[in-house]
Amino acid sequence: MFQIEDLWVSIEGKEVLKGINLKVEPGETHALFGKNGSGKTTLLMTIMGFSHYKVGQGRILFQGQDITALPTYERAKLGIGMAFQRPPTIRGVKTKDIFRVCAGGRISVEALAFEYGFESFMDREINYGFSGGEIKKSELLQLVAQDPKLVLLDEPESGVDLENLQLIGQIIRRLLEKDLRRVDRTKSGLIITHTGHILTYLNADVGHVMADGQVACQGHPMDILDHVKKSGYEECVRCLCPQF
Ligand SMILES: Nc1ncnc2c1ncn2[C@@H]1O[C@H](COP(=O)(O)OP(=O)(O)OP(=O)(O)O)[C@@H](O)[C@H]1O
Repeated sequence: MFQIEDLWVSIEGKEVLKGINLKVEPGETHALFGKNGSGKTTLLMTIMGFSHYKVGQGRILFQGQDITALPTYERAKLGIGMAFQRPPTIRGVKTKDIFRVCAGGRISVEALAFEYGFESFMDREINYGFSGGEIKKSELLQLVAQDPKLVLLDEPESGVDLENLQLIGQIIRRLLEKDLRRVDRTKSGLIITHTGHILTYLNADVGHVMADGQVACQGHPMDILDHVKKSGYEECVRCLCPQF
């Protein structure tokens, strides 16, 4: 459903991604690991099509279509959605308005907010004065309203307390249809995580380790986490994928 072929990307003249290859099948959840600055956010932002991220070479394919040159809103319309690591505050726009844009009339955003105890935030300006955990919750509920086929999550658990982590986990499970059988699922996910805490709720299928703008290693996400926790990223890449 989603494939990246030999993707090279630069930001303001700096080459950040250097030949990424990645394939995510329908119903699969992939985890992205890697040291700070290894290029994880750049990869997600490029998939979403933000103009700051210049593709020098390579292709991004979504459901068989080459989307490399499509603008962000066209990608969103096709069914790609993203929750950001540090979403902006937008003064003058109410949270319920962005929820409505995401929902496009498909669902009642009031009912969605009620379901997750988010009603009191709907009349507030987007992210203005929200706590870190409230921002993450808002981002994920916007995605539920959008109902994308490919879900891109940049550190969804960062800043979230242990109690709310469970709720965040439930929302992501809903987004990725985790309560359906693997063969019945159509939604796919690509999730950046440093701690791996969110993976306890998700049963991710494949993990990728990024290093210096490349995918340096692939394996089972929990194996990768174990290796990283024990020996750090350098050792993990050497040990799990000696060919790199
Ligand atoms: N506007 C920019 N100008 C120059 N360099 C940039 C710019 N934006 C990002 N970079 C650089 O690109 C590299 C990759 O950044 P990116 O945010 O993708 O890393 P990351 O793996 O997501 O890191 P983290 O785990 O810290 O979030 C970093 O070295 C970063 O400084």
